[in-house]
Amino acid sequence: MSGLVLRNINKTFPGDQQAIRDFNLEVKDREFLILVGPTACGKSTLLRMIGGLEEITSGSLIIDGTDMTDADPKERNVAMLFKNSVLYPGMSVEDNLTFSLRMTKMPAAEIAKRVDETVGILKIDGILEKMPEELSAADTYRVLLGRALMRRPGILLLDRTIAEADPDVQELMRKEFANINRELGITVIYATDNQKTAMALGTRTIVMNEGEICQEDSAQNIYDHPESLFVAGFFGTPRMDLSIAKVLEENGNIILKFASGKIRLSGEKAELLKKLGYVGKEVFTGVRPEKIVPAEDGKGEITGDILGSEEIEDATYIRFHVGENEFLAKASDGEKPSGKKMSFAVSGDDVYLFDKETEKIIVTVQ
Ligand SMILES: Nc1ncnc2c1ncn2[C@@H]1O[C@H](COP(=O)(O)OP(=O)(O)OP(=O)(O)O)[C@@H](O)[C@H]1O
Repeated sequence: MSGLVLRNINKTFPGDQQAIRDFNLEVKDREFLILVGPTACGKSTLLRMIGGLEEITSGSLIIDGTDMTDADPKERNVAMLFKNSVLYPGMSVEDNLTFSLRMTKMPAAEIAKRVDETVGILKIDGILEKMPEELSAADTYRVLLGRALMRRPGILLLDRTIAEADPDVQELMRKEFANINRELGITVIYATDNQKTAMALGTRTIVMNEGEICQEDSAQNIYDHPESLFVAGFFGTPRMDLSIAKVLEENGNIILKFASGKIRLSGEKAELLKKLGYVGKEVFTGVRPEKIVPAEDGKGEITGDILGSEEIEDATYIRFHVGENEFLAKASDGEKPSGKKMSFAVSGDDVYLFDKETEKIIVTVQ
């Protein structure tokens, strides 16, 4: 059971490669926190610094109220499971679980008690005698998890641990991670490059990019209200359709003028753009592909050149391009695009708007 505070943490690798920038984060005791971001955004570096496997260049790391910035990994009560963690070969499941505790000369009765508890929580009592090569993928992950839990860590760091497992195994293991967080009261930090995993786990999520925090909230709120162009483009499957438009005032209406088409804005959105001085300026726009649909009367807001149709997450989408930009639009199940050009309907209410300079949100979608 441990809480964690990161204060102004920086990490610079030799060659002035700054992997983590002024990172501030508080993780509560027993919390299940998701760290999500693209490859090379610094997730592993951050976890390795928490675990004591990587030196902290500057800043402080506090675990349960004690400064652990320079503490030995063994003193931190932190366990880590990596994507490439493996079981000790040539040892049974039981020996894998007990090996490192036997090395510490922990009394045999205490080790046996911990084996019983661990086996009970992970429901692996039937496989204690098995060798690693005899285990299913899910049981291999369970035993890896069990081995990490034998020391009863206060914090468990999961670094893309199940990234390469089959989707059904991933789902099973996500439940196991949530279960040990709940049953054993272990604080869990779960790093992933897959925003769908964050959505599936559903707890507090930190989005990282280039060594910094971009946004933190529940995964659903981040999806509904991205605060920057980066988060808008990263969070969502399929990704949000992003483009550039000019804000114009025509006959008293505020419109977004695209390379091929225009969308009228109404109500508060239009008023806000006017008030903030965006008329005459370019902005970034974002629309979820689910909110762009073929126009039934052929008189939609956007006209595009059709590239084809594809299935994503059990739904059919039409891929089209306008100039150099490619977009996806939601089609009816199995619908094939007709002709070379198609017209698509988009409501101004479904358009996110971002400042072209700062790339921060100007108006979200309600
Ligand atoms: N030992 C190292 N020496 C130099 N640069 C490093 C080292 N380890 C990581 N980096 C750099 O630091 C940045 C962050 O890397 P890191 O592995 O933490 O990212 P990540 O988000 O975990 O990526 P992934 O999801 O691919 O594992 C990258 O630019 C990487 O090249």
